[in-house]
Amino acid sequence: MKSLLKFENVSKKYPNGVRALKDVCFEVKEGEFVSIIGPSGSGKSTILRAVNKLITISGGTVSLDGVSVSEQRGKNLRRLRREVGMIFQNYNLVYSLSVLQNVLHGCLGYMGGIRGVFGRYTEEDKKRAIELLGELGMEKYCYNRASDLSGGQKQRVGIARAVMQEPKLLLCDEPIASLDPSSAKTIMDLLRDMTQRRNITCMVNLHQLDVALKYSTRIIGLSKGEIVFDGAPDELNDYFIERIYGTSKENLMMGGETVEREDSADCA
Ligand SMILES: Nc1ncnc2c1ncn2[C@@H]1O[C@H](COP(=O)(O)OP(=O)(O)OP(=O)(O)O)[C@@H](O)[C@H]1O
Repeated sequence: MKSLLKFENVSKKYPNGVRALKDVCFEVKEGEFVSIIGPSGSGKSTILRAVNKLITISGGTVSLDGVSVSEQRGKNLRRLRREVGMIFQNYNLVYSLSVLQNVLHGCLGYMGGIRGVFGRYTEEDKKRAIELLGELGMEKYCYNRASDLSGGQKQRVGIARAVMQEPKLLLCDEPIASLDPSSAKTIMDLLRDMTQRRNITCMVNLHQLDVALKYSTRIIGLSKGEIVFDGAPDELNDYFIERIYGTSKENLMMGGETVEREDSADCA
């Protein structure tokens, strides 16, 4: 599988002196579903922000598809950012606009000057946006205002907007942190299915260890800005959990459903 994203000895020191990333090295291949886990403040969001240069790294190199992100500016940086979709904990929708208009915003990176400014989308764009909303079970809400939706529905719109952009890589910053357990499951299922079908590589920051274990093809564990685990979910044993969280698995809050299912599979 082709390499898509590479972090080589990446460090980040914020202006207040906090060293958020220390010598971080990893590579993500096309089609992977990578979860980044770690306690609050361990550097998960900083990693995602470094991918599309929302922050400037202090050292090392981040490359996307062989292109060094740090060196990109202006038009080249915009082109690179088109390749990277984003999904946020708080959805980042424009609540005064309709669901369909929010999804169409995913095309903006591809639209030049006047067309972009006035939001002149093509009929083809609209058809694609409606199809995407259909795939996410949201077709009947196309013309509702985004403000009228539930949290889970808002996040589906967030997914549709990101996929509309036709990214190679999707960065999801705690996509289920504001959702109830049932909506969280729906969103994770949709994220996995939508990205698998389109071969979109996915990087997801998660606070829920059980969710990371269930959905990821690979998990990266951070502690104080350093990678202390990088491997398959079934390699994440108690030793590494303790290294990441500084406490045992028993002391972590886990969603009952997944754990029970794993236990019963062990007994079968
Ligand atoms: N803009 C900033 N300026 C200064 N320090 C920052 C900034 N952003 C993050 N930090 C610090 O960098 C460290 C890593 O933060 P980061 O947000 O990447 O962690 P995180 O693992 O995503 O945390 P959480 O799970 O709480 O979102 C923390 O100590 C944080 O306080």
